[in-house]
Amino acid sequence: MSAAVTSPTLEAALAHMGTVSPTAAQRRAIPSMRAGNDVVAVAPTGSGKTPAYAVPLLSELLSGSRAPNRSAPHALVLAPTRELAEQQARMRACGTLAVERYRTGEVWVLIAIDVLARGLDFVAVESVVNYDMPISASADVHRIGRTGRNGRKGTAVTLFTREDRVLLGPVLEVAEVSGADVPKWALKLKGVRKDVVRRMEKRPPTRKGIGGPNRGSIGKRHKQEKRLESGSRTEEGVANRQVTGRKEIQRQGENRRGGRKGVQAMGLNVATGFEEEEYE
Ligand SMILES: Nc1ncnc2c1ncn2[C@@H]1O[C@H](COP(=O)(O)OP(=O)(O)OP(=O)(O)O)[C@@H](O)[C@H]1O
Repeated sequence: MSAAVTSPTLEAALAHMGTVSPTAAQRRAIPSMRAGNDVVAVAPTGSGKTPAYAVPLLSELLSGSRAPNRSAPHALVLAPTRELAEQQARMRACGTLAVERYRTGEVWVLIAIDVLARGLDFVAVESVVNYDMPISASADVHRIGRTGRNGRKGTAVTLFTREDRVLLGPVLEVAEVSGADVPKWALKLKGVRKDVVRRMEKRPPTRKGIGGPNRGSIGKRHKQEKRLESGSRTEEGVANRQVTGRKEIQRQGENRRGGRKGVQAMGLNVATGFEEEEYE
């Protein structure tokens, strides 16, 4: 990384972030940008594209070589979607209380909606649970891409009910494209009709609260929390205890750097706990 960084300030900042050697995306993008080329980096989520752009940009700015007019803008950074831009502003404005509690380890589960999830970058997230089905392959990639970041391993669990079967296609497609072992019967479900998706976007299936069967009395809930605290803190455990009656697709693996474009690569796809004939 240091070969591409001309400023000691930037080098110190990168070292502080734990950056030792560049990722594959950075190895290719940084020298090319430093040479003055326009670069479009296409690489899996979590593979370090942000510094691939930011490092050469900041190097250039810090070198002072392009500052004839100090009051003029020197760089323009566009957020990918209006929602993401808004949510980032909102997150900053709110002091990111929940996120901060998660970051510091005070809480160990963070519940996020699509728009929020996309901006989250915690390298150590071990698992992502799709409590509700993602509406598209791209939404799935953005969600499950919160784990397995920067070459680490991660697990993605997708919970679904019979009503969700029309939305299984995109999830299975992501799993298959990334080399996971998708059961044959499930491949038949791949096609998703656009009108059905649109209908489900407008009227998603009604769900019980995330507390599921434990919403009853406070006493019961308290007991369940105690059980979670004392028992295994595995994500499957949480999923099984809190959300009964849901089936799940579980995927494990690592985000292989330089893997298939834009897809979180997963080594294994295990469909557990559901009866195949129900979905045939
Ligand atoms: N060279 C590096 N060494 C160590 N960690 C790195 C390096 N580059 C990036 N990271 C870390 O890896 C994580 C993922 O990087 P980043 O957010 O840039 O990925 P991305 O490709 O932009 O992901 P997305 O497509 O999801 O936005 C971040 O926490 C980042 O700080």
